[in-house]
Amino acid sequence: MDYSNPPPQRDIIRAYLSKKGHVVKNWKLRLFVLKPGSSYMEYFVDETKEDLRQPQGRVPLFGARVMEYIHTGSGSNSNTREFCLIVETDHKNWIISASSKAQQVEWIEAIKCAIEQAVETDDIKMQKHRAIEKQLSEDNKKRTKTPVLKLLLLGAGESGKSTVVKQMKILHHKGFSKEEEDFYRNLIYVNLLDGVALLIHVIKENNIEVSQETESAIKNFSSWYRVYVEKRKNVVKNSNGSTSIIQSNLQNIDKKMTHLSLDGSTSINSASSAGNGSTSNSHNRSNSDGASNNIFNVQDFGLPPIITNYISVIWSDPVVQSDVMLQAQKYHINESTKYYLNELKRIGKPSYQPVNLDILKSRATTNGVVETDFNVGEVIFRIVDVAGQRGERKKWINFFDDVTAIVFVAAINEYDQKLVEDNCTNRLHESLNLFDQICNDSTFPKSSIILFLNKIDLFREKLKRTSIKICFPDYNDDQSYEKSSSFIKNSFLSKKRGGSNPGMSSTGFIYFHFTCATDTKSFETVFNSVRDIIISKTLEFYC
Ligand SMILES: Nc1nc2c(ncn2[C@@H]2O[C@H](COP(=O)(O)OP(=O)(O)OP(=O)(O)O)[C@@H](O)[C@H]2O)c(=O)[nH]1
Ligand SMILES: [Mg+2]
Repeated sequence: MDYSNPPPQRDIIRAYLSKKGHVVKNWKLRLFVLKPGSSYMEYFVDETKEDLRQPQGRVPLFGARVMEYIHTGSGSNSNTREFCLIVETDHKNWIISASSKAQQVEWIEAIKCAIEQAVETDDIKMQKHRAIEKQLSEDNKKRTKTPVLKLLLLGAGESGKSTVVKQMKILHHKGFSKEEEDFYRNLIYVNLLDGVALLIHVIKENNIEVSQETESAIKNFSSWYRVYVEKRKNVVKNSNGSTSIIQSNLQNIDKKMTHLSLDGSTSINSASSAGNGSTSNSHNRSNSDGASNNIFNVQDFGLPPIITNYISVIWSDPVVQSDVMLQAQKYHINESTKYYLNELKRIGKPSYQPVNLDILKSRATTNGVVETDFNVGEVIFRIVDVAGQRGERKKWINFFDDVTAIVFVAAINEYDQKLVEDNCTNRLHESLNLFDQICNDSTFPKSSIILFLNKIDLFREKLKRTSIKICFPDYNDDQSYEKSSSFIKNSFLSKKRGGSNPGMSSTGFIYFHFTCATDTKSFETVFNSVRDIIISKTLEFYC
């Protein structure tokens, strides 16, 4: 029977039908009444109650579904019922049994018709509202059994906040699901390919001389990359959910590369760019058959071996690893590019699955706010991860309620880098100013602050060539890690005004740790100490 096109309902229909109880699962005969234009189907104990307008119940029809239902019975109530239908709403189902096939069909058709015309009445809204409230109160009851400690991760963009959340997943959430791994594999390809494109941009813009072999690999990679980026944009436009994180990074890449002439002749953003750049272009759009299209579909088919080969040639050039890489910092290259390039052999394999470290190194700007609960022993740590870039900070205020502690993440290796947002402010100065605001501004929560002086691995590396004097002209000590890191730590702690001791605020304390958020072992030690401090402070407060 085809119920897809029910005839329009004209008359009121009424009949005694059996309804299965919601609490006691027995069958009761009820007088069902369906009026044209009504958003409800009502049922009464009998005609007298109908006359008195005292329905036993109402079935809301807005957004409901109706279909035939096979009732086989179960347990003590094993009676099979014939000619059943079911009306499903978001909150409740009604199982009804007719007395014949014809009656079953008639009611299904009539209810379908009424559903199509039903509107969302205030009653229905109220019903939904009550259901949501009930759910919330049940959730709350569950939550109150386990204390929740809310940690708010704050800090400038790219300081490492989301990496902290990834570490929590590894340590307290059984790691990453298959779905997450697939998402990160694609993100890693994006990070790697955009990193190579940026290196090429640096070479071209600064007229850096590279070997003949590198030059040729650059040409071939560039002509492929142009088409790949265009196709990637389309894929991202058509998708949603987690892929949108990649989209936002892609927009950043676009901004950086608006004037990028990968092979010195064509912009990657120009609509006509694909396929007309270099004479050696063997990957242009005219190759539109399925097999050659796969070469651009990195998400599904992985890195094409020929492209891996070009990248490998480019990366093997000593000038690229030294001069180009150093210059690339000015262009805001993702710090993990070097790591991915060194792992190219593994990442380039068709069977590539990311390991935890690959995922920790991946980079995607956080959009909005992400809240995640982690069960840690007897308590739940609710970690709130926010987007750190300037334009996003006004949203932070929405998450200040019930904050147990603020974890402020500062990337201390950024002392010689400029902000992505304006390409002029020193990143470490920006971080210090933000920290100052958080410690002293009354609009921020009055809770303890845990300061993560992060990216110490990159900090150590950078100190070998650049002193922190570039950021702090008053600094007159040597370039040792101990002295330099201690100076930066004190610069942060001294930002707190009004407390007699630096590091101690009038309302809470500032605890600090030097961290490398991509190192799981060291992060575990740091987090355990943070956990102990937070729990003991919280107990102190309640006891
Ligand atoms: N080498 C190294 N890389 C790190 C460290 N911490 C974070 N990173 C990398 O830095 C990049 C940025 O880290 P994220 O965690 O995305 O930064 P974020 O603070 O969440 O940035 P926004 O979401 O833009 O505010 C990623 O590629 C991380 O892998 C660290 O201690 N050492
Ligand atoms: Mg983030």
